[in-house]
Amino acid sequence: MSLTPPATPICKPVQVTVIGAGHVGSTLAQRIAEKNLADVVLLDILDGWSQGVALDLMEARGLESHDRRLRGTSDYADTVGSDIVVITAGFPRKPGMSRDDLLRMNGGIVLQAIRQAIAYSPQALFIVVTNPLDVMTYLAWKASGLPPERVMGMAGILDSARFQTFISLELGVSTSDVDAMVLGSHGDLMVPLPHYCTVNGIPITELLDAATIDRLVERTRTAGAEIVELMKTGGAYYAPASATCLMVETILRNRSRLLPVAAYLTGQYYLEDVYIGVPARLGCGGVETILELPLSDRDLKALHKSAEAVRRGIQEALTLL
Ligand SMILES: NC(=O)C1=CN([C@@H]2O[C@H](COP(=O)(O)OP(=O)(O)OC[C@H]3O[C@@H](n4cnc5c(N)ncnc54)[C@H](O)[C@@H]3O)[C@@H](O)[C@H]2O)C=CC1
Ligand SMILES: O=C([O-])CC(=O)C(=O)O
Repeated sequence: MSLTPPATPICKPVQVTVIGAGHVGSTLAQRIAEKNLADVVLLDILDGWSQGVALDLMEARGLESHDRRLRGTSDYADTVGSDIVVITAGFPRKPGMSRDDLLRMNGGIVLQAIRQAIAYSPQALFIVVTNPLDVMTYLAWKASGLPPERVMGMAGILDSARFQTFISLELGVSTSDVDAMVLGSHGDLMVPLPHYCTVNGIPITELLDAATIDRLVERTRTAGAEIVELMKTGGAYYAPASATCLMVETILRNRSRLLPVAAYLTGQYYLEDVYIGVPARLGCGGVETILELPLSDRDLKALHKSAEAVRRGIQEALTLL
């Protein structure tokens, strides 16, 4: 009796391509496979590296109880037919740098990645992770020619998860009792919204004094830099990979979750032709709806200030097209 794998797969498994097999990309590949969400193609320009990472993750399949296939490559032809493409390729910042300092070096990488990936996966949804996030997402969308609901950026889920963590630590309550919301750009001008943060339905403004909330807001704004300063040669990747994986899972399972994502605005919050973090319903069609929360004048002004900074970055990034 012989049992060998079929030469061509009998059905097409769900496939996610992760471009950039560095810290964020390889951790994301691990999360996707171990949550049994999809097969993964890991692509990196470093020949051999992504193949090694994929093989290492495959060898843990039995131990982690999944049968997902992971493949490493440096050839875009191997990504053909992907359902979702995640772009994590690019340089992370070093201590003392802002995310915007990465614009020129990462812009070219993101352009190359989206152009090549789309040629092999024209039906895919695209999630951008590379920094500076909002500007890179706009650039990827512009180069793609796709409807904006199919190109989105990951940042708000991460920023909100950080705020959630800091609130739960401050109050000594379970993180799962805390809901937190952060909008705006993924930078120093992000807009944490304490009025929309609750502990089992109780607004945090009832539980913490203003000075404490201000301190947690400030820590959230600088949370990425806090880790960069500690790690010295790169940035956070475990929580970023978890946040990106949540977007992948929400799309693949068509869960229609309301999550903060970098989405293209067409007049919402009095902003247009810009990508920025807003609450959006995510499903198998990508960004299905953008929710317009009532914001105080102060928060709306902060969101506009955040968008102005993204727009300046977009002007510079468009020169790379
Ligand atoms: N949006 C967010 O919330 C977050 C964004 N980031 C950003 O994600 C990016 C990746 O971060 P890490 O994984 O920590 O960096 P890393 O340096 O560990 O990995 C980057 C990988 O990209 C690869 N790469 C470079 N050029 C490429 C190209 N043209 N094609 C394919 N692969 C290429 C490199 O070989 C490397 O393996 C950075 O820009 C970082 O700032 C990181 C964390 C959170
Ligand atoms: O801070 C960085 O450079 C990486 C990042 O975006 C984050 O961790 O929020």
